[in-house]
Amino acid sequence: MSHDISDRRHAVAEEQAFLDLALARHAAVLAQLEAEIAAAPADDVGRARSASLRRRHAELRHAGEALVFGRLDAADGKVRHIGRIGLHRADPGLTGTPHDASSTPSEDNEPLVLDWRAPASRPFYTATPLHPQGQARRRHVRVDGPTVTGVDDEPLDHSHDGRSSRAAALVGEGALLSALGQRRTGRMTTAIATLQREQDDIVRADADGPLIVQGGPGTGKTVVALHRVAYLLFTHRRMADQAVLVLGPSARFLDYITQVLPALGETAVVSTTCDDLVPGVRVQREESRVLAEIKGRSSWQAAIESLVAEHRPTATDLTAHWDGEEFVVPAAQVTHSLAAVAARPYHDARRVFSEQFRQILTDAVVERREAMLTEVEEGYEDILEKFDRSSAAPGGPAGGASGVEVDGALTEDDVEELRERIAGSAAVDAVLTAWWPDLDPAPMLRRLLSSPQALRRHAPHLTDDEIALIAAEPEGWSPGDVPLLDALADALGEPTPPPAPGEFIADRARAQRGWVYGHVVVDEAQELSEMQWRMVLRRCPSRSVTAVGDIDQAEASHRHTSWAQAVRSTFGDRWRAAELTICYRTPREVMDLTGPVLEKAGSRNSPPRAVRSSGVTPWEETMTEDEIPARTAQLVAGMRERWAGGTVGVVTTAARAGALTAALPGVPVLTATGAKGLEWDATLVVDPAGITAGPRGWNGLYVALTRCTQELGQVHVTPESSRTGGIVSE
Ligand SMILES: Nc1ncnc2c1ncn2[C@@H]1O[C@H](COP(=O)(O)OP(=O)(O)OP(=O)(O)O)[C@@H](O)[C@H]1O
Repeated sequence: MSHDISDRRHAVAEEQAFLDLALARHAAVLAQLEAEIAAAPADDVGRARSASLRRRHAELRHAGEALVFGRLDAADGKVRHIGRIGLHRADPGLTGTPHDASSTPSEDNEPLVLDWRAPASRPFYTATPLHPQGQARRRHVRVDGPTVTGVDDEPLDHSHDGRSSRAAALVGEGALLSALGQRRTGRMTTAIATLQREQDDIVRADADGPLIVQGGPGTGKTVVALHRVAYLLFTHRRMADQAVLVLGPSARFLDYITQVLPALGETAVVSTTCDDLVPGVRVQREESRVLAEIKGRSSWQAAIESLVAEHRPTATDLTAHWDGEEFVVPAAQVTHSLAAVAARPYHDARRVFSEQFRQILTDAVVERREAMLTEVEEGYEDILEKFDRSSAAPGGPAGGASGVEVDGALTEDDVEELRERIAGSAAVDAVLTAWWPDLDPAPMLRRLLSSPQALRRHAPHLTDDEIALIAAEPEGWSPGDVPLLDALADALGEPTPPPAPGEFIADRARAQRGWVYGHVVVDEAQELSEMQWRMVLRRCPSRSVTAVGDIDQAEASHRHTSWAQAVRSTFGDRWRAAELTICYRTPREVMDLTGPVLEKAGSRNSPPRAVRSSGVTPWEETMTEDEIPARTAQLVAGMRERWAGGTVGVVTTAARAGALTAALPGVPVLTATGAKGLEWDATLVVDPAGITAGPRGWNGLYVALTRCTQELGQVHVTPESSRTGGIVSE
């Protein structure tokens, strides 16, 4: 035992010495970057360089939190330290870069700290005693600021083959369980030190097509998705240049994950919800489930295309006036030009047609001018001829006009000037606009949705009842309208190229509806409607998409119960599946309750296997309606006391949320939908029967029950004044 303690002390001292070295190097690199930023010239090149240095500075500053968190001792004796960011021993390049990631460092250029995303770091996440990958030991280094507080060692050599199957399934069990047992702060933190094998496989998977990750509650889907973003941005320069889009289920969820990517040093990321994805469009009201389902169907794509097709102009003679003369471009020529732009979006086609039209007009004006000049010239030559003849007569003037050639052509400069005048002509523009107007998607969609006739014409998939429901909707956009607006804006195309403000790529991407991202991550992907999936695809035509979700937590109004159904209209069968099987959040005591709930939800899956137990037995209490406000306040107060320094949340029905929020000041009271993706140390579920009464209610209850990391309480509501149960255990 004492031998163990002295070994441990020695290990801590050893890691402290290394951390001191890494911190000193970190400070030196930061200072060097600061000097370079200060010295950067104020011209354009200097500003661009300084922006890139500032980004690296910010990335490095964030890395201070997890400068070193692990160590691998190879079987050949080589020692490598792993950290949030690569750090070289001496000057070249100062920090690890994506370029470094793909090349194995040479002996003499071995980095001081290896970036966790570099290929050489991989065994830290994947080596096992059965497959040690050339490693003899994995060490997790626990650090508090500049101080090493402990180490967890895992031998990976064959002498430890006989370890328990659970331990063999987990990587760095001690460090993992310690991280999972921490109080929750209301903000997700990074998990780079304790990513598990099945998670790491997904983080580093190829990004060249859609990857759909199924995982039960608490299996680390969000963790995996966010670490994957950091990994992809590090590994593929292209993604950093195009930015990555992260779509989450709610603003509250985005707030919850807000610090993970900056803590991983990433700035080329836009995080938003489907509702907020289209710049300039705000959701102003909710909609019924029925309407949400109707508007989510992929058949709207055809309806939108039909609507736009109806607005395209039909060929006709086009008449323009130039310098007081009338020019007619005949319908046959217009037909020809229209056919050439038929495949382009509406505004794009208009722009190209307009250029062609102006060219045709220029040619016509030139032709007529030249014809006129020729006429004038011929008349002039007649006169000259007559004049020549008369002057050739004895006594006529000396010399003659014969031999003077006027060829009736305009000079190139004349034609160019004419072309420019026609290009900038408001009168010509007016002719085009009257026939092919610019269209604004918002009023156009509003007109479609409020007109039963138009709906019947363009959306033949809708029944009369469905049309009546849509047409009776009030003003203001609802969530289901946003993908329709996006589809319409896309089919129309941008009338003029949008501006691109902002220093960072993410600012520019966020401001442009038509931005094409390098990769898109969708969290809680089971909730997306087919039309929302199309919004995703429009932003990533390369289909480099990672979607994480739990089909068993689906509450949305669509009727999908499998991923194949959910993404068929988007990806067909061209997507890869991956699975996460271990629940890190919810303790075993709670997960044991969820099997029957899942069954009632109609799922054939089993809940994921909980990795830990909290030692707290879930409890329930029954009370009358009148007792709810005061008694739940007492129960929540008890929970807050038990989990002091942590968080407590309440999940209930939409109908009860308002009154409970008033009764529980300072406590988040959410519906199951609102609680998606979130977690607290302790959760109180109020009125589980009420939650299950709604459509997909059992899925909702499954979400509600799985939000806690430690303690679960349930409050049942009874109409009688009889009350049973109580706190069973703490
Ligand atoms: N490898 C890990 N190391 C440390 N913590 C982890 C790890 N994996 C998951 N966790 C923690 O487990 C909890 C659940 O993770 P996460 O929210 O990513 O799960 P999820 O699958 O998205 O859950 P849900 O479906 O309920 O939204 C979080 O607190 C997360 O930090």
